[in-house]
Amino acid sequence: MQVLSVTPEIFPLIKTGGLADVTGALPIALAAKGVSMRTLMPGFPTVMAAFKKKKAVLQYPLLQGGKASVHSVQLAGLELFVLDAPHLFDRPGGPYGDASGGDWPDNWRRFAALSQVGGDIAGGAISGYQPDIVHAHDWQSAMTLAYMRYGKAVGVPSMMTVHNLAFQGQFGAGIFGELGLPAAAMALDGVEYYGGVGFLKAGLQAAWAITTVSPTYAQEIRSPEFGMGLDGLINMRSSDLYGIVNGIDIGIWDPETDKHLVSNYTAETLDARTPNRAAVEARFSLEPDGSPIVCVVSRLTWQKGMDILATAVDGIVATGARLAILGSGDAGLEGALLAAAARHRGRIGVVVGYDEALSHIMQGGCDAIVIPSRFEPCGLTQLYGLRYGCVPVVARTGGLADTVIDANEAAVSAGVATGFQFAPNNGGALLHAMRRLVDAHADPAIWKSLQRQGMKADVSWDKSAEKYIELYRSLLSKRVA
Ligand SMILES: Nc1ncnc2c1ncn2[C@@H]1O[C@H](COP(=O)(O)OP(=O)(O)O[C@H]2O[C@H](CO)[C@@H](O)[C@H](O)[C@H]2O)[C@@H](O)[C@H]1O
Repeated sequence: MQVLSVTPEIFPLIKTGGLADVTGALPIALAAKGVSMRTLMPGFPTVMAAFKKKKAVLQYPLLQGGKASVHSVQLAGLELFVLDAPHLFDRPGGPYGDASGGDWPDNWRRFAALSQVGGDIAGGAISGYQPDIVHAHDWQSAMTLAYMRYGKAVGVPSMMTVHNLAFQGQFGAGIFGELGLPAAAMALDGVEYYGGVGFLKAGLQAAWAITTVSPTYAQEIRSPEFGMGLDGLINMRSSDLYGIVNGIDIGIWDPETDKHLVSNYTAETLDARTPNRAAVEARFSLEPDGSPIVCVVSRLTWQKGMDILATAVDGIVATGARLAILGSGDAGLEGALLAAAARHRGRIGVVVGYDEALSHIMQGGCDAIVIPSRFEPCGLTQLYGLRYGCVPVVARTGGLADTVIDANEAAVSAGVATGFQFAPNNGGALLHAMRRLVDAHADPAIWKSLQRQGMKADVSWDKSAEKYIELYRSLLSKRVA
C-alpha cells in the first residue's frame, strides 16, 4: 500500500509543534508494518539545505506566481517529495510567518500551492508513482483533498487528520479566482466558508474519512464548545469520523539511550534521574531541595491554559512544589510567568524560548509535568512524561483524558495510576491536583509506582499505526472498481 502524506512540517526537518512529531514518526511506524508512506512538504530553507543531491520529478513553469519543482529525496528513514518554490518558501523566519511572528500575508497562496501539487501527485503527475491513499494534515494541506475532488484524483481515497481545529485557514472570497478550482467549488458543500474560503473546511468536506488524534477529542469537536464553528459539518460527517490517539517515537524518546540526558536510566534505576534533576535546578536557578519539580514544556497560549497556570502560581509555590517552565508564545503570558519567577526566586524558573534538548532533560529530571490545556486534541508532552517517569498532571480533556490514569484511591490501590487529572479546568482544581501530587510525592512507594506504571504504558505508535492501516484498508475497499 502506498500512502501520500501531505504536511507543512515534519520532524526532524522542521517543527513548530506536535504536528511535526506525528508526521515524522508515523511513516516509520507504518514502514515497520509494510505500508509505504511518502511525504510531500514545502521546501523551506532548512529543508532545502538538508539535501545535496536533488532529483526533480515534477516541474512547474508557473505555480502560484513562480517556477517550482518537486524533488524526491530520502532522509532519516523518510521518503520525501519536497516542493521547491523559492517565491513561496525561501524566506527567513518561521514556516508561517516572519521573525516577529506575524503571519505571511500570502499564506493562502503558499499552502494552496502545496495542496495543488498534492492533488496533482494524487492524480498521477509523477511518472511511476501512484498513491493508493492521500493523507492530509491540518489546514495547510487540507486543500489537497479539494484539488483531488475537483480534479483527476476524485477516485483516490483520502483522509483528513485534524491536529488542531482552532487553526482553520480562513481567507476572503477574493482569493477563490486564483486557486484554479472550477466555479462549482465555491459552494456550501465545497470550499466556501462563511462567505469566504475555508481551507480546513474544504478538506473536511472532501475527505473520505476524517480523523483526529484522540477518541475523546473526536467526540468533543461535535459540540459547539469545542467545534470552533465546524461542529455542524463534523456532525454531518460523523459516520466518517474517527479518533486515533497519537504515539511517540520511542527510539528518539528513550530515557535509557537519550543523548540529551546527563544521566540515562530505566524504570529499575530511577535514582539515576538525580543528575538530570540537578541539571534542571541549575538551568532554572531553583533551590536544590527534596521538593517536587513540576515542569511545563509548552507553547504559552490560551489553548494550553497558561493563563490558568499563571493565576495559580502563588498557590502552587505554597504547596511546596517548584516550577520549571520552558515555553514561548503570547507575550503577555511570557511576562506574567517571568514576573512570577521574579516574585518566587528559587521556587519558579522560566526559560523563554524553544529548546528541544532542554525539553528532554526536563522530562528526564523533573518529577512531574503539568498540562492545564483548555482543549487538547491529543497532547504529546504527557506521553513523553509517562515514558520518562515524569508524572503528568493534566486537565481532563481530549487526549489528556485518554492517556493518563488518575491516581484516585481505587487506581492507586490497584497499582494502575499513572498521573493526576483535574476538572473543571480552573485555578482551584489545578491547585487541588497539585496538592494531591505533593502528598503522593511524599510517599516514595506511591510515587515510584506512579512513575513505573507510566513507564510501562504503551505510548509507542504500534497500536495506532495498526488503526491507521485498518482505516486505509477500509477506504480502499470503498473505491469504485
Ligand atoms: N518551548 C519548547 N521547547 C521545546 N519543545 C517544545 C516547546 N514547546 C513545545 N515543545 C514541543 O512541541 C511539541 C508540542 O506537542 P503538543 O502535543 O503539545 O502539540 P501542539 O499543540 O503543538 O499540536 C497539536 O498537534 C499535536 C499532534 O497531533 C497534538 O498532540 C496536540 O494536541 C495539538 O494541539 C512537543 O514535542 C513538545 O515537547
